[in-house]
Amino acid sequence: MSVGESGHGGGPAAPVFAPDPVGLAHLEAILSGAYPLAGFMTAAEAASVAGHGRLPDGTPWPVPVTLAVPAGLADAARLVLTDPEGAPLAELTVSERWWSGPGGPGTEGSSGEESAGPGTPDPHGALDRRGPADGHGGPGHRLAGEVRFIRPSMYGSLRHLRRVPADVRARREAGGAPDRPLLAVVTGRPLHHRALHQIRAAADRIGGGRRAEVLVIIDAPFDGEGMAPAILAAEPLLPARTRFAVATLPPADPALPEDRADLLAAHVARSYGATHVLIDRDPDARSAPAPAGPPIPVLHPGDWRYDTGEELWLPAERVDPAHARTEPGDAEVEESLALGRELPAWFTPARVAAELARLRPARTRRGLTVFFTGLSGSGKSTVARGVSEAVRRSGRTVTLLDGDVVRRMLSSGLTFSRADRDLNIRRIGFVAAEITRHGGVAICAPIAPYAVTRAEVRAMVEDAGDFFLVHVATPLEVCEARDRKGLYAKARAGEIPEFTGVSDPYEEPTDADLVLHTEGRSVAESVAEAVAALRTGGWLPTDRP
Ligand SMILES: Nc1ncnc2c1ncn2[C@@H]1O[C@H](COP(=O)(O)OS(=O)(=O)O)[C@@H](OP(=O)(O)O)[C@H]1O
Ligand SMILES: Nc1ncnc2c1ncn2[C@@H]1O[C@H](COP(=O)(O)OP(=O)(O)O)[C@@H](O)[C@H]1O
Repeated sequence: MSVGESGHGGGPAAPVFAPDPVGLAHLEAILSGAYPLAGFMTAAEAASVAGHGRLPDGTPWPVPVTLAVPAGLADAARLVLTDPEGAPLAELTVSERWWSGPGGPGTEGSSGEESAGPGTPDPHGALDRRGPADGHGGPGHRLAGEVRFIRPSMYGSLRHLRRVPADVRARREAGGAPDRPLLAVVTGRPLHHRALHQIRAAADRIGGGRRAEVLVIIDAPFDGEGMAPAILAAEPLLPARTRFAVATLPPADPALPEDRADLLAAHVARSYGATHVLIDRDPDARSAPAPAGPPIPVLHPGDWRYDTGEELWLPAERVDPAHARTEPGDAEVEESLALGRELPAWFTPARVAAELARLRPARTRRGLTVFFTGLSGSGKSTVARGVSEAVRRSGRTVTLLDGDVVRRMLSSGLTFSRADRDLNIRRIGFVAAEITRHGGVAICAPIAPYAVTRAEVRAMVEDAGDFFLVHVATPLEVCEARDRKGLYAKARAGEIPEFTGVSDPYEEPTDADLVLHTEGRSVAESVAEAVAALRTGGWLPTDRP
């Protein structure tokens, strides 16, 4: 998210602001007509919706639609809202500035006044830079008001499939059978045999003799295709004339009741002209209760099993448990793909499996960042060098981004202040993410003392491929006794200020994928331990030394 100034709309320049991904998803839905809302909600509206699933006037609506802004924009009267690349999408006329506190929305709403709520942004300004961590109900400033369309969005993946609801309705009226029921399927997951059977069964059931038409609304992120290619691969197996549209729904807010995301999907489906909606969920995550008061009927396909005798998917109660197979959950499917295993034909159609194997290559071919963190002298560079050689020997290309080398090349001129260390680590993370995106292996070995910055790098890399954090947990005394470069002695003598572990913090990771204890171990043993972990995880082939 970024902030700037714009002369857009005449008059005094309105500040320019790129909302976070949740704000952007809401904005696009408002502008496209997927939500029947004119803008972002006030504190009272958000509280009412969160509390009872209704706006203050009684209209059912499932989720707060709010705009989180940094403190610097908390008193803006107008705002030009842009996509992440800075292209203006809409202008917000602020009707209310409010603070969303820890207890939920609207704890200290204020209109036209300086907003001052409970709590202040954290000392490092993380809230100011990124907004609430989950983009939903975290504490922070909110702006409410109507949005005025400026120009259509060109941002985001799969633009050609991001048809606005009115367009989808018009095409159906012109070329379809508008009198027939329209079953919308809202999914971000590939449609396997089970879901495809259920869709056909539901379309028959609601069609009453004539099969209902089907619209698949693919929930894909803005900054990537998500599972869209695998979902589209199922087209020949769906009823004739099934249509597809891509939208980006905001991720489910964990603070709200579980059925709210399904209700939102039902509202969005209705905007596309759907008469019924079927929501496909991960078999491992089917705990959400049936939504109450949806705008159109939500079909619950129930529990289905594969009957190995009939070689068919059927409702569970019609399958003899002796030959019933359960669909694997998303995590199991991901793991099979990561290990390069073929997905079984009883579970998924070959064309979907092929697309999935392309989207999720086996870990031996997937981009990877191995990120070593630890005190100076802990052994990061030594182990990272050994691991690089092993990865190279396995036939993959490797870029080693060693702390010292990066400091000379990418980050020359930076100091060891917190701000400069963070910038150094973000630069390393950016380069590593790009290497990962292109299927390479990046091995990084900086101190990286701050947990929040490491988490940022993890998120950046995981957008592009895999991330493996190694904490080289050599105790300070051992590092200091090694004092390979004589730096600890200088630090103790006060000649190097802000020295990590001596006069500057090191935050131990709690999310390491591997913790290496190097004291009392040889270099070869530590390298072997790291290589074995990569082999066990599937990133290195097991059939090579
Ligand atoms: N003040 C201070 N604190 C810590 N380290 C210092 C400092 N000044 C210089 N050095 C040398 O710089 C290397 C660490 O650089 P990094 O880029 O890995 O540090 S950071 O991740 O940005 O914190 C580190 O190298 P390694 O020993 O390889 O870790 C040190 O040699
Ligand atoms: N098991 C081990 N793993 C890694 N390094 C070890 C080990 N045992 C002793 N060492 C020594 O510790 C020092 C670590 O230095 P280095 O790899 O430059 O650390 P860092 O990059 O974390 O500053 C090297 O001199 C290395 O030989």
